[in-house]
Amino acid sequence: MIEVRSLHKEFAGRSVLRDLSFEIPDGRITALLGANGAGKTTCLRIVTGLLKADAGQVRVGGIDVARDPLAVRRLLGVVGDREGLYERLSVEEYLTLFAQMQGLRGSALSQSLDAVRSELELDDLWKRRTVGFSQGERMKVSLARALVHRPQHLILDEPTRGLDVLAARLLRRTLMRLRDSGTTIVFSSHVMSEVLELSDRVLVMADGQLVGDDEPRALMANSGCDNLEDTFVALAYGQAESPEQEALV
Ligand SMILES: Nc1ncnc2c1ncn2[C@@H]1O[C@H](COP(=O)(O)OP(=O)(O)OP(=O)(O)O)[C@@H](O)[C@H]1O
Repeated sequence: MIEVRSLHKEFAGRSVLRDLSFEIPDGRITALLGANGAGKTTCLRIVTGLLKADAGQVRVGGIDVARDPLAVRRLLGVVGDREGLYERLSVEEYLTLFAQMQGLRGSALSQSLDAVRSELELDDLWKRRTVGFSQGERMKVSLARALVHRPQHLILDEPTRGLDVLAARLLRRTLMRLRDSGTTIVFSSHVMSEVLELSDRVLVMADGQLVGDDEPRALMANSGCDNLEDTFVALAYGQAESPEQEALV
């Protein structure tokens, strides 16, 4: 489980996260939605320990991220907003390096590498250096890096950006298989069809705050909309616009 409690974050005196709290339950896929600039990436960076919150607490598998970021890193697989590849290394060398950093050695190491190679269909890329890789190829390798140590929790920031139809389908199937085997998954997205297909729960952020948290169909029913896009627009933009509208009255 991932627990986020009362997070606050400012950049240059501007509040980007404001008293943000939610839980990501185990063995479920949770989607994190919000307009551009709502604070999704900032929130995910704090959860992964890449950024410090000004106030509040994050626990991953019961461990406080601020107190023991390295222990939390072992429980997490992360696909960030940048792929973070090392272009001089081949896919095999790159994944071996990250698997070793997670403590894998010997037969456990080779089994893990074989598993991600076949799961993510990396045979054709395996011996190639990642320099010049297409967006979809980069994303696949980034996902393989996140999965190579079989983490309990997987965090993905817009994972299907730039993927073609088959690559996006492979990613969705991989996430569903991982969820079915008990992995806790949270991903951010702007693609409502994929959110509806994948997610058991949806969190909606607006202006650094949580404005929706429910199963997708319950969110739609509660907002009186018959599709997720209208529901999202009502929650994310309705909430963000109201203070300005009030000010105009
Ligand atoms: N390092 C930083 N310095 C200053 N401002 C930042 C920094 N990182 C993020 N911000 C600002 O914080 C706000 C939230 O950004 P964030 O990237 O978390 O949004 P997001 O919901 O992920 O947006 P998108 O959907 O566009 O990726 C934005 O206004 C952004 O400009």
